[in-house]
Amino acid sequence: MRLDKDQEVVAQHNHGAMLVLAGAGSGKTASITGRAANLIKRGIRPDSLLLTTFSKKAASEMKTRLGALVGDEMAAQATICTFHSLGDKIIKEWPTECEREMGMSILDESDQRGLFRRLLKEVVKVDNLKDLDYRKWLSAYDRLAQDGARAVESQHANRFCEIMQTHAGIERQDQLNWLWRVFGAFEKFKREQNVVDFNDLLTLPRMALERHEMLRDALAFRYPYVTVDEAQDTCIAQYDVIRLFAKSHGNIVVVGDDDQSIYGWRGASVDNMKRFIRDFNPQVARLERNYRSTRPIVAAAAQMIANNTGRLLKNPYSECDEGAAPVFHSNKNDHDMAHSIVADIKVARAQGVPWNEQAILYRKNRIGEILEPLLLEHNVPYEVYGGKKLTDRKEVKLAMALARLVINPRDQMAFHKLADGIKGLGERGVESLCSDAEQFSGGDLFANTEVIRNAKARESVEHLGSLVGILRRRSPEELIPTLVNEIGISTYFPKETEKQLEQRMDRLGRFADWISLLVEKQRKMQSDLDPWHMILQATLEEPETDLSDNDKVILSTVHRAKGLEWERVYIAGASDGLMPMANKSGEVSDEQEERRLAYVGSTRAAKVCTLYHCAMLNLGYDTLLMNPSPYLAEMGATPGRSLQDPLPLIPKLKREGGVDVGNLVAQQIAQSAEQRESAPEPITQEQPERTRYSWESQEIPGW
Ligand SMILES: Nc1ncnc2c1ncn2[C@@H]1O[C@H](COP(=O)(O)OP(=O)(O)OP(=O)(O)O)[C@@H](O)[C@H]1O
Repeated sequence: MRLDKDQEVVAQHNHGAMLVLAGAGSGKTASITGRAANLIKRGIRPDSLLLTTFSKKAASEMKTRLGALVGDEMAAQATICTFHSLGDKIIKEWPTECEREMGMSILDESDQRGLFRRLLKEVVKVDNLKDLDYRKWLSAYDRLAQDGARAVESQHANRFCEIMQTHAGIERQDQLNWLWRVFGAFEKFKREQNVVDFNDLLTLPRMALERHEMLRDALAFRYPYVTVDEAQDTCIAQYDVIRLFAKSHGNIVVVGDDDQSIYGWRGASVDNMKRFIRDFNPQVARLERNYRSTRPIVAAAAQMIANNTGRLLKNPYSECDEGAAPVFHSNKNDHDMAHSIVADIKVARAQGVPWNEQAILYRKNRIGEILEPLLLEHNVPYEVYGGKKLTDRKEVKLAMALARLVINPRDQMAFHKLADGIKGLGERGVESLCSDAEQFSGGDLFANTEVIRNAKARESVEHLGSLVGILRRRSPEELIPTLVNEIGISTYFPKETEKQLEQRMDRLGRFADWISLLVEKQRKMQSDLDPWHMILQATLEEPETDLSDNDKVILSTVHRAKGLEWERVYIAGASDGLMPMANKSGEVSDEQEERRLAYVGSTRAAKVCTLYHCAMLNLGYDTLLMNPSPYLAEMGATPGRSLQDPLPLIPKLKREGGVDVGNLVAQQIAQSAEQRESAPEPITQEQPERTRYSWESQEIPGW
């Protein structure tokens, strides 16, 4: 592919800061991989390039594209990864600065929840977890971490309170104080066990970079060429990690499209692009030509997004005149809508459009569930994009727990997973082993098994300990055979049939193949990274389902479809309440982000974009009555097939049973304004900086 002159400006950029404002389909991947290739061709060492991407999939695609330009060997030396993976590398290399030790392990989301539950029970002595909405606290805490803050540094206390109030609905001062201490203890707990969760992969490097000039210098020296892709969806902590070390050389290219910022709910901040302008005073380049979509689609999407305010200026255009403007069909209910979509897909296929050039996009997974049976009935091959990954499977997590113990024999959450299958050990046995290890053997869980009373259980734990010891001296290729042959997986799934167990074995087999591939790759590269660490690190990079090989229609949420493209895109649920998405009370939390989602969805289409309104959506527990999406008019979408027997237009989003949601919303807004007025002051800087485990003396507030 030949780059155009705007793309060449990016590809030829050598030094200094550059902001690339790139419209949808404007070829930013081609431009930044082109730049990386040019730098390498000019003699820059490939290992001095750092390219951060939003997803694992984008990272692997970029590696492949760079490989095509400079050869796979060169491309493999460049660091092309997600922010979480970069954070992992930083912690592994500078553990002390990141408040960890060598051999730390990574908790997944369920481990993180489990560890938090244990802390509440054992350290904070909360008796009844059922009454507490601790998951909400944890997800609010995620938001704090995405801002780069923790319940450790006292300067973050006010932000902590704000976030707990807005995201977990905690208003009372005594509860906020208590939670601050609980999360402080949680941080200490993780540090003592030498584990990190996903948040730590961002917050710890950020904190370390802020505190240690040596670390900033080392990273600036290692990565004198930095590129950040999809900057519109980075969170503050991610931006800070890069800013803190790239500031000294200022050699950084940031690429993004503020109109495609769709992860605000997950802490992404489109303002990072504006921060970058302020912090680095970059040269600004624009990629405005859309190579993906036809002129009518680009024009319709641009006309719609122009209704958002505070945008960075861009003028997207396409030179491809073929095709029509987006069309919308109105349907009486979700069932009719599903029929209408499947019929259109079949017609397209009959006209020669392959299945895998067609995708159905939606805001709510429920719509996918409605479509699936019909696609099956009509023999339309399909795949739900972003379904469960191999590493999300229980048996693979079990294998990963074993790998984690090999690296870190203090990893109590990993031990908990494996302890589940040890007969006679029980919760009590695990607890006494863990607390004995903490007190007497520096956390090593296998150092003193005598505390286990049950002889059989003790023997099994000792056996596990010796397997861990053996594996430590062997290759990770032994991991799955050891799990399957020496430990056995059936005790972990006692209620499952043979067929189900076979499926689990099958997936373990695939996981074993994947490990072998990685080991082989590492051998070829002669990398000196501990192969066990490499396996854990690689799970952070495991690519999502590869779509290219399968001739199947894709079903996907709009969020997941980011960065992808198809000849025909069918947007299901172009109705007010789904597009924009409203909550149960009919409120839209972020109008501008909702419009951006509609923008991302429609710009995935190369030739045909069709939208489907359904006037009635069955949610299973409720039925929504909806008007057509306001974005249809904003796009100037052409009406196509219409309701045979149209329902009367509804004044505002309204639920069956006649509840006037508009009124409800007004009442709630008034109520929350009253509550805000009487809310207590946020915690001040005087809050305790560090938490000690003296919880017996602390009063646990009622909830
Ligand atoms: N110079 C070019 N000549 C021909 N085709 C191009 C050129 N640049 C990009 N394309 C094509 O345009 C399409 C969009 O490119 P790409 O996926 O890199 O865009 P993007 O900027 O990442 O889009 P988005 O942000 O919407 O995901 C691809 O099919 C790509 O092959």
